[in-house]
Amino acid sequence: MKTIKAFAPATVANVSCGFDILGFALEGMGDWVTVTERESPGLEVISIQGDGGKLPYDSDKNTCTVAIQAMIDELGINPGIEIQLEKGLPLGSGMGSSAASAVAALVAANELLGNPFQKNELLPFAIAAEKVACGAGHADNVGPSLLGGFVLIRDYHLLDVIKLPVPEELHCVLLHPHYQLNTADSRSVLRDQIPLRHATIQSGNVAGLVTGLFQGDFDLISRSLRDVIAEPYRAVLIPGFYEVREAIKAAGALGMGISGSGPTLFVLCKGSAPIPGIITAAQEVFESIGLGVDAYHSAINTRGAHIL
Ligand SMILES: Nc1ncnc2c1ncn2[C@@H]1O[C@H](COP(=O)(O)OP(=O)(O)O)[C@@H](O)[C@H]1O
Ligand SMILES: N[C@@H](CCOP(=O)(O)O)C(=O)O
Repeated sequence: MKTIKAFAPATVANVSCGFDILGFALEGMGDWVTVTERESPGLEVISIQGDGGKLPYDSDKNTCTVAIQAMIDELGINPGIEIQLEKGLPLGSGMGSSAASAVAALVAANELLGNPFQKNELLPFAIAAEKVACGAGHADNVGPSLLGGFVLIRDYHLLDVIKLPVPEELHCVLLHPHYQLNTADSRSVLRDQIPLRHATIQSGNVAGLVTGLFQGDFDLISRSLRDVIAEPYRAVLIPGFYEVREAIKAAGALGMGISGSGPTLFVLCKGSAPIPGIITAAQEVFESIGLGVDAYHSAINTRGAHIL
């Protein structure tokens, strides 16, 4: 029986100002999915490792099977596929855990079926899985996990998705405090409407961040890492948020924001030299409030999901 294994990376969604429209992929962290043909039709998750027994095996709940089902529905076929999932990412962390599973499953299943879709054509199926996982079909985790690099979702209706350049010296530090925050819950604290002045500030920062990436202008990137739409409501769910931001900026970071819906924080910096100081500064703040934290350093992953 044919077997294919794929990897899909962790992602930082929103990148402060780009709520639901910007994200980037990380190196060295992600999920692995192995798919194997079988004779009897239907999808079945047969093993899940690394989730502490928390994830569903039901094919209408696990993002691997929801995504593959959307793909085979589009093809109008009903093949037999067994799925093995290895979670490399903590759940409800803000590192795009549900997205990485869906994307790895799609890339593996697409290969198993003889590549009926181009990589970017897999996106709608991954979005369908996100809708099941967190109640919203946002693409700012699945987009960069699939395609790699920085990704902009210019329009959801047309699914106009654009890969942005990544300045070579751009590095990321992830600070993962030891607790779980589900995306659905941290979306529920957001407001439906935003004041006009906030729309103006946010648009300026999105444009500034995109321009900064194109021009490799780190000062502009730093100035643009500002979010007046989601962060004010979500920061209160992350103890020490503003103190950590002050500390990492003093340690030479370009800026910091909530990774996706949190509780993980992402810090961007120019080059790798400031990283040890940034990690120490952040850890000191978290320690002072009695919160354990894991820190990871990552370059930006420009490759995205791939077959192993
Ligand atoms: N294969 C999967 N991997 C991760 N999460 C999954 C998976 N399938 C379903 N889920 C559900 O998705 C939710 C976690 O997703 P989410 O809150 O978006 O996490 P993250 O912030 O890490 O992306 C959990 O409720 C989990 O049960
Ligand atoms: N744009 C979404 C991103 C959620 O990312 P996750 O990694 O926390 O799932 C949001 O802000 O809700």
